[in-house]
Amino acid sequence: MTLSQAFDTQCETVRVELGDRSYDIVIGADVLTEAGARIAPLLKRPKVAILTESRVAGLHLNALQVSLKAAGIESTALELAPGEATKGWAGLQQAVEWLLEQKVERDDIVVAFGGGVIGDLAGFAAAILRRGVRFVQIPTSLLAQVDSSVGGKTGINSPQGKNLIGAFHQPHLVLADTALLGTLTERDFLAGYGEVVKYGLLGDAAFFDWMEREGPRLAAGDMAARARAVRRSCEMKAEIVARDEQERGDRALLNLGHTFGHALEAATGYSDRLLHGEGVAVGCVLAFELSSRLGLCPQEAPGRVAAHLTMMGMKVRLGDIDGALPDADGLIALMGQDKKVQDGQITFILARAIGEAFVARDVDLSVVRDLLTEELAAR
Ligand SMILES: O=C(O)C(=O)C[C@@H](O)[C@H](O)[C@H](O)COP(=O)(O)O
Repeated sequence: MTLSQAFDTQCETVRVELGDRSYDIVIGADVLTEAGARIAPLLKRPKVAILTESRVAGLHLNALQVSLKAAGIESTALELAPGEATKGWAGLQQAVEWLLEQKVERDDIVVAFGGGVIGDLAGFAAAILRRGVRFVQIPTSLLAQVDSSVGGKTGINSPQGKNLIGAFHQPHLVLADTALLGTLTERDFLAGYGEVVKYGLLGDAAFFDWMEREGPRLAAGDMAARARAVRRSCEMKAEIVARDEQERGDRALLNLGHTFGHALEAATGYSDRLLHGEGVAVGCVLAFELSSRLGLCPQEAPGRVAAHLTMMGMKVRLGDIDGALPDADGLIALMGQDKKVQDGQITFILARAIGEAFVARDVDLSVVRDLLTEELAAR
């Protein structure tokens, strides 16, 4: 990590080391005001196409376009509908056709300006447009700043499952303006916090201890705490991605909570009933509960995870999800579409303790079924 010197704002830079595809994640309050100056050196001609969504556009698009213009960069923007439902075939078609109408060329840059939905969709559109154009991520949600804008997983959902259509396509730059987090709703902020908790749980117990102490301050808007949470999450992600870009091994650790979470998102139709980060939070509790039932981690661990999420006012249990859910076998069937499935076997990310996750391939499904059945009965 280095302190950035050439620009006005106080920011920190985390580097994702991927050889000639390495890139910086620039983190700090008001980085958006420098977007034009930071993007300009990447451009072959002074022109970018921005993919965004209407809520973000209403709040911040003008600031981005002003910054681009100040650096002599012309921009056009497409405002998609907000929400996970946009991350499907129809949204992708709309985005790609618009980029073609804008005559985006192979050497141009597409800017993804929004949360995880926009970042994943725009990244995938960039990956397939003219067989691949470069893109820059400007994540505006906590979830996107700590997780989805980094690492190059791009894609869309299908009715069969989450992110099942996609490509690895790394951004050229990530600009995470922590001041933008102040405009998130409490629900969106806490959903992103689910991914922050995931990092502590998967590999940094001291970070989780810090969250237990500082979580409420972070949620209340403390800027230093927010910057620290974004930076530590990005450091951990950058390190794992550099080691295993295409999830052949360790990168699957970043999927802690997602095997359950993705099944729950599919079960709730990618709707407002369950945001992605909420599914991850509930999924982390289930993964720790499963680890404990399998005798892999101390019995206190799942209770500690659940207690922290409850204290933060987050969804913790299946009972916190409104409306009908499939039964245990229905949820297990949805997990069968997970990208980590190998030889037809579901892979889980389990834990030996808080901060010590590992990839498990031979989990006894009857224990999973019993756990889900009990959780569903408690609803
Ligand atoms: O970057 C990764 O690797 C992750 O698994 C991070 C996840 O938090 C993120 O939601 C990712 O998009 C999920 O990936 P998927 O391969 O399970 O679709």
